[in-house]
Amino acid sequence: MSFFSAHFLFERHEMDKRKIIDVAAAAIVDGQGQVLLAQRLAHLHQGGKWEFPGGKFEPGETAEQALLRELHEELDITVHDYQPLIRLVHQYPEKSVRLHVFTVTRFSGLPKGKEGQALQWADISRLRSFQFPDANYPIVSAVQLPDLMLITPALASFNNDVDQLMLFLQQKVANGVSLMQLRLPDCDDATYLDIVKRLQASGLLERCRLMLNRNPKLMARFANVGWHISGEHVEAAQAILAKGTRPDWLSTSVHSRDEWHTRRMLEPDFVLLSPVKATASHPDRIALGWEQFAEIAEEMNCPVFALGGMNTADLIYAKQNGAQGIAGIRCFQ
Ligand SMILES: Nc1nc2c([nH]c(=O)n2[C@@H]2O[C@H](COP(=O)(O)OP(=O)(O)OP(=O)(O)O)[C@@H](O)[C@H]2O)c(=O)[nH]1
Repeated sequence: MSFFSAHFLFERHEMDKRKIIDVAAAAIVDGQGQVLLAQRLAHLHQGGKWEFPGGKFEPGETAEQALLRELHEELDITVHDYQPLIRLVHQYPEKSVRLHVFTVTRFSGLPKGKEGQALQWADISRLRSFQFPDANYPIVSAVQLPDLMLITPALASFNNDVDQLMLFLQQKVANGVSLMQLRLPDCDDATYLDIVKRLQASGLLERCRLMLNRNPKLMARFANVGWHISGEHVEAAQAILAKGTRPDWLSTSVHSRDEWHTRRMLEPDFVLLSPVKATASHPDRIALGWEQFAEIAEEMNCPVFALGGMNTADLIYAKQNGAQGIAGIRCFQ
């Protein structure tokens, strides 16, 4: 055998080993802030770690068929309602998996570990304290994030009156908004910092996760807030992250595939990908459209919010195209 054919066979062998294994998995939620976890049996790949129940596709199966079959085989339940949550590829040293994860909201039967696996209902807010297979960390973020994200309008739309802004935010949180980005591009740092302090003192942040959008040096002054890293702050963020300071939640904005390649080193917990549609606020940007959105989102392997011209009727299309949900300013007004 020549060197070249031996090399070719070696490469083929490596590629075969790298064949991606499709797996369906479920975040089964109970509507009271809990999700069902199963413990992988000790002798299996990633044995002993907690997982979202599910398993490999059988030949010819769709993700949905694999989901329903696996949950019946492993937990003895019949699933009635489910929606796509996230799809991601992870390369372990020994194998590559593509996890198709669904949120299961309605099922019949009492879940039992039919293969001897331990089960537990875990508080969604405590999920980060469990040991999961490495592939699962973006799934944990997706389970913890809502599907709607509010981005605050400019302060000028509240007549530059911080009291009016506070009232608006109180109403939104009372209506169920649980993730917001404090954008306010038209207010100076001193006013911005005061607003953050008022929000922290208001008790609103017990019900709503706050993402700041400022220079990371300013954001690092606050505990229990997330950081949104926009283009102008990427270098400053990298410098702070390199020193080991990192918030619990970090997001960034991306407008194209090329830009994603310059942002992925931030290892964001989630991404805002825009503009999906043409917007009045950014007339210079060409809309991605859902098809391109889906292609780029697929590469990100983390939760992605669709942004740009969204209204609540778009939520269904967003999910069909691989998004966690939608983000916007106007869709909440
Ligand atoms: N079900 C499930 N599998 C996961 C998760 N995360 C993760 O990396 N995996 C990986 O995806 C693969 C799923 O395989 P599995 O062993 O559960 O599949 P299965 O039930 O069809 O098993 P079998 O083929 O041994 O009967 C494993 O390599 C596992 O480590 C997860 O949250 N749930």
